[in-house]
Amino acid sequence: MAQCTTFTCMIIAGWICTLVLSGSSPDTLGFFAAVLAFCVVLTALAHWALAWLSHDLAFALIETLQMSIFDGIARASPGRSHQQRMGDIAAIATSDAELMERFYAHMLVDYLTAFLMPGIALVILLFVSPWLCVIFLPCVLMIVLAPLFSARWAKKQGKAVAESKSVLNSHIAELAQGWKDIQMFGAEGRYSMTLQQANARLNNAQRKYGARNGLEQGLRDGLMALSLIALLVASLNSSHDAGLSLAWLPFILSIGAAAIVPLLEVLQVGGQWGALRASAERIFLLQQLPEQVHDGLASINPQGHRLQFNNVSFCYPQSDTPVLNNLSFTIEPGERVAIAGMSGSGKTTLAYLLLRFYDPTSGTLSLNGTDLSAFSLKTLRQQIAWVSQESWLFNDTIENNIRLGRPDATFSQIEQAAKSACANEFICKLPQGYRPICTKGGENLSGGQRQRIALARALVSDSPVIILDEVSAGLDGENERLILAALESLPKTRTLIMIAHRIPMLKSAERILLLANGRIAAAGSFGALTAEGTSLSALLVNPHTK
Ligand SMILES: Nc1ncnc2c1ncn2[C@@H]1O[C@H](COP(=O)(O)OP(=O)(O)OP(=O)(O)O)[C@@H](O)[C@H]1O
Repeated sequence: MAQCTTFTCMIIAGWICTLVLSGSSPDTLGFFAAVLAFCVVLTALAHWALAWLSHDLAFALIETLQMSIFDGIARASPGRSHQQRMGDIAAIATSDAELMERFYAHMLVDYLTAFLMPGIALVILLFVSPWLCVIFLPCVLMIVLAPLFSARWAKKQGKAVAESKSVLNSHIAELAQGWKDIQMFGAEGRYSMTLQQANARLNNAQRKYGARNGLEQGLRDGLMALSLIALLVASLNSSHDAGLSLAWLPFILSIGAAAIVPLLEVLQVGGQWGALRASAERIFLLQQLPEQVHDGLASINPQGHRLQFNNVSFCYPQSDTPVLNNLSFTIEPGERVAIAGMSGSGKTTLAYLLLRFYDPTSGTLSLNGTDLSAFSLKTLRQQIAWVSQESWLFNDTIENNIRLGRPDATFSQIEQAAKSACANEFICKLPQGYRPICTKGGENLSGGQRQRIALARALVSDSPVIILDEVSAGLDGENERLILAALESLPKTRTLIMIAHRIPMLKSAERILLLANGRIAAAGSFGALTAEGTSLSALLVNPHTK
C-alpha cells in the first residue's frame, strides 16, 4: 500500500509536468494537484501503518523463531545440544532470528509490490508508445536478474560472516564464564589473543562480504541510470519517428523512476540475501534437531515405584567406549540406596538413564515392570526429583527457584523444604529473605548454598523417587549432618538414590551399590562392604577418588 501510493505520487507529479508543458488549463492542473496532495497524505498514513504493523509482526516472528529453536534444543538435550557452544546457540537465537525477521516483516510485502510496480509501468508505457516498453523491459530484467549471478558467492560469504560471529560470541561467553580461572592462571594474554583472532576473522569475513555487496550496489545504481537514459533516448527517437510530443518526457521518466526505485530498495536489502540464507540454514538446523529419546504415551501412569535395570549397557552418542556394561539391579520403593564408585565410573550416567536423558544402548530400565520408554517424559520426570552436581538457579527469587520443584507450592511448603535442606537459616539472614534474585545461575550464592536451594527444590516436589548427586560435597560436617537428618525424616514411601562418596552419606544408606568398570562390583550395607575389605574400603582411602 505504502509503495503503491508512493508510485502513484511519482506518476501524478510527472503527469502534472507533462500537462504544464502541453499547456493544459489551470482547472485540470488544479484537479491533478489536489489528487497529488491526497496521495501524499495517503502515502504518509500508509507508511505509518506499515511501520506499526511490521513492528508487531516482527516481534511475533522473532518469538516464534526463538520458541522453535528452544523446542529443538529441548528435544535434543542433553546429548546433541552439548555439541553446540552456548555462544553459538545465543547467536542463532538472536542475530540470525533478527535477520530473518527483517526479511519477513519488512521485506516480503515490499518484494511483492516492488515486482508489481515495473509490471504496471510497462503496461502504461505500452499505451504511450510500444517502443518504450520494448526498451524498458530488458533494463528491468537486467536489474532483477543481476543478483542471481552472485547468489552462490553471497551465500558462501554470508555463511562465513554468521559462523565467524558465532565463534566470537562463543569466545566472549566462555571468557565471561571462566574469567576467574583465566585471571587465576594469568592467562588473560592468551585468551585476549584468541578473542583478537576471532575478531580479525569476523572482520575479514565482513570485509569480503561488504566488498561484494558494494560492487553489486554500484552495479545496480549504474543499471538504473542506464535504464533512465535508455528511456530518454527511446522517447526522443519516438518523438522524431512517431511524432510523440516531448511534453510526455517528464511523465515517461517519472514512470521509469517510480518503477525502478522500489525495485532498487528491495534489491539493496536483498543484498543481505547471502547472510539471510546462511542464517535460515543455521536456524533450521537447530529447529530440526532430532529428538534424543522418543516420548512415550501420556495415558500410561506408573502403578508403583520399583526401579529395575535389566542387562543395561550404555555408550554415549559419538563415543564407542562403554560406560555401563550389562548392569542389572533393582531398587525397591522406599529404599535408600547409595551409588558409589571411582570418578568416571558412571554414577551420574545411571541418573541420566533413569531420567531418560538418554536411552540405554541395550537392555531395559523399568518402573514397576513397565519399560521407562512407555511413559511420557513428563510423567516419568514427575516421578523423579533430581539434584544434580551443578543445579542451575534461574534469574529469579530464591522462593521461585525452589518453587520450580512444585509450581503450586505454598510459601510455608517452600519454607519447610528449605528447612529440611538446611537452607532456611542462611536464606533468613539475607537482606530480603526469600526475595533476592539469584543472578547468573546463582553466582551471588556460595556453592554449598546453591546446592541446598537445589535440594529444597527436590524436597518440595512430591516425586516418589529422589536422586541426589553428591549433595553433601559442598557442605561442612554440621550441615551434612543436618541434611542427613532431614533425609532420614522423609516419608519412608519416598525412594532415595544417593550418589555419594562421603562416609556419613554412605552409612545412611540401607544398601550401597559399588560401580566399577561399568558393573556392580559389590553391593551391601556400609558395614558389610567395609568389613569384607571390598573395593569400597579402597575407594574411601584412595586419594584419586572424589
Ligand atoms: N556427554 C558425554 N559424552 C561422552 N562421554 C561422556 C559424557 N558424559 C560423561 N561421559 C563419560 O562417561 C563416563 C562416566 O561419566 P559419569 O559422569 O557418569 O561418571 P561419574 O561416576 O558420575 O563421575 P564423577 O563422580 O566424577 O561425577 C566418564 O568416563 C565420562 O568421561
